[in-house]
Amino acid sequence: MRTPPAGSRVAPLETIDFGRILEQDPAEQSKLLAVCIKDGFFYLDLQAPRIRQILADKAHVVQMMEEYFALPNDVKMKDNRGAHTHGFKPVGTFTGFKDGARDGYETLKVAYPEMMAHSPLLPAVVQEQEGLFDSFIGLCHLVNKTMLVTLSDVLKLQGTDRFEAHHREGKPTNTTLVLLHYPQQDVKEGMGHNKHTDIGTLTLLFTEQWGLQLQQPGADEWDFVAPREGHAIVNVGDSLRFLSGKKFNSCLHRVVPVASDEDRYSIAYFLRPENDIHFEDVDGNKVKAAQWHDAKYVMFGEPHEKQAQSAMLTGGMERRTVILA
Ligand SMILES: O=C(O)CCC(=O)C(=O)O
Ligand SMILES: [Fe+2]
Repeated sequence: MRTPPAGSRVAPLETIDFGRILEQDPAEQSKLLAVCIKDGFFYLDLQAPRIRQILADKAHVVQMMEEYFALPNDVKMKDNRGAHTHGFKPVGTFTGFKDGARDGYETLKVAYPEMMAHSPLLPAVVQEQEGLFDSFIGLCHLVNKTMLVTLSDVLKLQGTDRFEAHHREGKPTNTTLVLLHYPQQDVKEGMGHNKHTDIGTLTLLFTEQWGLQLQQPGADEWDFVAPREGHAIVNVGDSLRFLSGKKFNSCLHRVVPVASDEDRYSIAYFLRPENDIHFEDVDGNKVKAAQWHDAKYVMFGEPHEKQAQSAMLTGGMERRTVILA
């Protein structure tokens, strides 16, 4: 197991018990709202009997990932569909965490609408284990949607103001499951995954290894997020921050390579809004959710200098020093 470098800071994150959210426990519901406002990043305990199948499914998905990512690149490239929500992406497509470096991870993406439709376009490895992916994606979706409904309830939102009114089933959406593999890399190369806020609504992240870091709103330091068995890590994305009228925080995070003799695997389920809804972005412009998604993916691939000129990558969450000329 990788460990963070000696003396590293570890983020003191709160824990929400999903079993108690399912039971509609008022204290846990209020705590969920408070943590979305304060940090926008928390541990989610998934060990309650009614949900822990998600942990068993996750372990099987990790096994499948180890086999899939061990395939030669040209075989995996057959799953590349030139899309950001579907199929394979090779290492180096976006920026790494160090200036000038490219990213150090490859991904396989399984789009929620294609999974629901059992589309023949799904990657062959997913079609071979359709039962597993159906179950896992279904449970990830249930967890994120349940938290969304709970947040609307606690805020006493009504009608079209409710968050789930922007996430109706059957509407076109960029919601997707992303399987990430970070091959062992020379720490000095500075590859990893560049700092960013997530594009969508809520991210459910499973990771068994160190490497993920976050920056608390307004802070300069980066804290490691300790992997914790039986738990996922949840973070608020730009879209939910915008839909909340910027009341919720969306922490800046990144993945740094940590000296290790093993590869790193992580799984992210990105719940995103309907493509056609509108919100006000970081600069106060009215944009469509799909437009924000597509533009931000273009930004992920731009050189660091260009990324630094805009608040898009960091969702407006980075402490910015104003230099007065
Ligand atoms: O690999 C990880 O732990 C985090 C990945 C991530 O932040 C992302 O894909 O948005
Ligand atoms: Fe992320």
